[in-house]
Amino acid sequence: DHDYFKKINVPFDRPLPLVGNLLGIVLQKESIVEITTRNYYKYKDYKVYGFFNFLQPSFMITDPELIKKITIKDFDHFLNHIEAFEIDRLFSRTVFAMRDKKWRDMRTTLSPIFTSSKMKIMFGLLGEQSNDFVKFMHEQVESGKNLNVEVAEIFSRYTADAISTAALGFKGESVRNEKCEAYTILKLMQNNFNGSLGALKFLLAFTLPKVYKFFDIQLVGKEVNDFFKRIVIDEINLREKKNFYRPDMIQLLLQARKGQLKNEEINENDLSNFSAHTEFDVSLKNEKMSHFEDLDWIAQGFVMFGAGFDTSTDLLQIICYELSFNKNIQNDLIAEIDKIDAVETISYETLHKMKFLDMVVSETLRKWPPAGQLDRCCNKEYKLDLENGKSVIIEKGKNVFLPVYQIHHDPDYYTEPEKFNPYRFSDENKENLVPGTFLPFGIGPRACLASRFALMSVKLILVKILNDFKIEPCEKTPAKLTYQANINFKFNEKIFLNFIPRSK
Ligand code: HEM
Repeated sequence: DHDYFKKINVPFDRPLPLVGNLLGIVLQKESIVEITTRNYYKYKDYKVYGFFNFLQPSFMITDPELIKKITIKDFDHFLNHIEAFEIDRLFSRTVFAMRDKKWRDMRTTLSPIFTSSKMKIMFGLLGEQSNDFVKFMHEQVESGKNLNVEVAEIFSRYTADAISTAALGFKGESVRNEKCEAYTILKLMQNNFNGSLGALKFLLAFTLPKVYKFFDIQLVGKEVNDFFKRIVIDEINLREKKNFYRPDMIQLLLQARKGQLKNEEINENDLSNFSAHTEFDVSLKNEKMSHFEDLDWIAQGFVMFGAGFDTSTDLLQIICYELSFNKNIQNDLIAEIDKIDAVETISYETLHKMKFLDMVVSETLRKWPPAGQLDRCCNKEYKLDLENGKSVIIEKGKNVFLPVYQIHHDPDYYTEPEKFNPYRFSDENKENLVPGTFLPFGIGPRACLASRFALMSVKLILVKILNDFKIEPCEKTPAKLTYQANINFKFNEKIFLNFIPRSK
């Protein structure tokens, strides 16, 4: 219905048949960043505009106040992600794709796993893994290899190990052995989602969901399914039988499954963790908890890997990229690190007291948000109040998108937005940030479940690398980064950087 937005007085661009307003994506000519940026500025004064996500009329909400309203205050109208995420039997059971009461119950069950008190327990496991990574870098240098490397490649192996050890209950070995099982599975998963066949399946799920369902197409392969069954269910059973304890997420999942976990926060008031998300209580009081099956728990193991792998790797590589070009900032960060005695055994508190580190990470997440767009599906009709008494009705079932990347680059909120400037997040300046304009981990009760974990693991490895190495651009370092012409927020360019041992 091409007149959909005209009838409800919402500005929009005329769509084309089938592809809607996403011709540039289908022809692989434009990235989602380019398409959204154009309309963001064109329609910014209206606070909301319409576009056709293939056949579906959808809303883009550009105003931070409205974004806060729908994601926090009136959250119960926009509880879920869009339905296209129910694209696979395993994936649809992850807390990311679950809907309504099931989601509330699963989120309530899992959230104690990611509180600061539990992060502190997991910190020890990450310490070992990160020391091992730095040792591996030194070994490379000692064996005469230079460290002129493609950073996503080595960092993805570190991230795999960090998630393996902390989330999945076994010590990772991806850094030293890229043929190991966990890394192979991760690569398969990446391919299931981002490969050309995966992209085609997503496209079909968006454009012709009935056809997708009819042919019972799945996204996740059998090897991946079997792997997670083994590491989650078999491992939980084994631990119960043998009374074996390891301070990782599998242990917490085991307790969470029995409803034995409590929400304990440690006092974080004097810690610097600006981007971390604060959990909301989404439980329905006086209602019985949903029953979850083995497959639901397997899916949560899967999502820890799936949601954390690319995002954390991207963040890590892009911080290093920015630091390589911004020498002064890198030196200031190194100066902060050099104030710490024994970086190898740095504590959770000390890491989270590093103010400049926190500023650098926040600024990277602003300039290069790994998830540059958020989505919600309206599950209860909603009256979106605009100014001057005007309003728009969003019907049940319609999708709403939030332009994170564009807000993070809007000069109204961030002066000289293309400049990498961590001082935007200094104690004085962060007071002046406009609420609702910093969204790297999403916003509201549906935001990232594991922001604390992601921030902790990225900060830790960064501190350990910079304690021993300087990061410099090399011949193959791209001068500029451009986004791929699809919806994935991935770069066309591979980032190569040079790690040079520091003489101390
Ligand atoms: C730098 C790394 C990461 C970034 C930038 C990131 C970002 C995000 C974003 C933007 C969302 C959607 C939020 C929304 O719609 O409001 C999300 C959801 C989620 N993330 Fe992360 N994430 C990261 C790392 C991780 C890690 C390491 C894990 C797991 C170990 C994880 C688990 C999840 C889960 C389970 C959800 C779905 C939550 C729900 O729907 O209830 N993420 N993340």
